[in-house]
Amino acid sequence: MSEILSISIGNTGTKIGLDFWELLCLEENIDPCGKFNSLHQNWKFGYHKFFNEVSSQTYTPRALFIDTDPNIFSIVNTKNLFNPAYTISGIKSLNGNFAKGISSKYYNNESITLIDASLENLRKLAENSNSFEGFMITHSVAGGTGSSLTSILLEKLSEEYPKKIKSTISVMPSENNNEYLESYNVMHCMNSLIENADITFSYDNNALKDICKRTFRTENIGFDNYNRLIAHAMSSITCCIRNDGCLNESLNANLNNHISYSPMHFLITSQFPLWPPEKTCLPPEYSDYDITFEVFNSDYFMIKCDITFQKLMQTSLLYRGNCIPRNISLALNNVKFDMKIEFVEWYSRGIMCGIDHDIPEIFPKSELVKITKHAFLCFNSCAISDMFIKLLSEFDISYANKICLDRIHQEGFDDEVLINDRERVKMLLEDYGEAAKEYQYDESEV
Ligand SMILES: Nc1nc2c(ncn2[C@@H]2O[C@H](COP(=O)(O)OP(=O)(O)OP(=O)(O)O)[C@@H](O)[C@H]2O)c(=O)[nH]1
Repeated sequence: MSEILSISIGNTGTKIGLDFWELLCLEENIDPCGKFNSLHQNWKFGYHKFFNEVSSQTYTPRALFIDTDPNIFSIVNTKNLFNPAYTISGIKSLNGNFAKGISSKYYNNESITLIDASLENLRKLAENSNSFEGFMITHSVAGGTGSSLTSILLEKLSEEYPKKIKSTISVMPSENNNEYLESYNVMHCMNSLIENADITFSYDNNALKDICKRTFRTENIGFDNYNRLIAHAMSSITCCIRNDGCLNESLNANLNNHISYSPMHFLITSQFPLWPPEKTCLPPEYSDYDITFEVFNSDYFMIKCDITFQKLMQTSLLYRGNCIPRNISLALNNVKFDMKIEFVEWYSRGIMCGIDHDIPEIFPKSELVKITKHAFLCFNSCAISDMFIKLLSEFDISYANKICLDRIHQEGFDDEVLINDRERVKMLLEDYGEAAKEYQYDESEV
């Protein structure tokens, strides 16, 4: 049994974590109080990897919640599912400033206490597992807490658990946000993800916004919708891990199947269909070809990027629900041709494919109609360069105009920390360019 320990950090990380656990409970037949419903027809044993048995037929998530802001825990602790001992909070939010979280003033008093308590609790979670495989961290790279505490914790985890896989579900900020300090948070956190994380599933609020608009056909959407999209993606990422499935059946398999050079571990995901827009209409009948075609459409990528002129590297495609292998094989051949999907020269395995026949769950109060199948695509590609270029460009604008630099200086840092972070991200961008061969990094783009 290779268990996974989930860690939710900061406001965004916690909200996504809660949505993920809600969905997981539905998929694993565990009620909101942790009671396992063994009468349900389709139960499997996957829940053991994510839940710990506390008494007969009663389970609690292997989950830790950490935030500098104590308010979020009033939400976590209203849920009977979680053990309150595994929610760790500080006194006050970092107010969107990573430098505060890593500054010696704060670090010696607050962060270190939070991190020590987190490590202690992770040790307990690890003791309650047979041989845990790794960690899955949800956070926003733009938040003060989501960037700084994640960076510190990742470094500590690398020291204490060098062989365990550190995977992250990392949310990138929206474009054109006015929080200029965020671009420094992002750069700091990206540097740390490059150095200390093994797999990063990247989600971009801007891409999620467009997907939601298209799916719900309304402008009235917000973070709750984005978080649910991410939770759905996490359900697909963990689907085969939970069910010893056909593809990416462990974090380690995810690593081996998607990453060949460890810093280049920023993966892009997409899913189609999400769900029909209105409860009143019947779910449209998508063919296996439709879902295969659309899942490669960059409109559904959860990161803003385009693969039209970019080649793919490691790529896996999981079908969930009533899909027929023969149809999928035909659909894939056609889609590869119709969409001119190409791979980098050094990658010869093509698209790795699997089917999990269980129909995916949806959030109960979401007014959505259940669909009978969907495809979930996960791939590594030089197209992720679009994301790095955008993040570097936002950083450069803030830095050139000295926006909010005083807030970094006040915490005892000079500009060197920012320059180093930027340098590391730029190096990775160049690595992706090298891998694509055709793609050349152009400083004027940033
Ligand atoms: N996807 C998503 N993004 C969010 C959500 N809430 C805030 N954000 C974005 O995340 C960034 C702020 O991160 P937060 O998680 O709120 O902050 P934090 O990590 O708790 O850090 P501090 O509050 O600064 O201590 C901004 O870019 C927001 O636009 C959410 O619920 N979902």
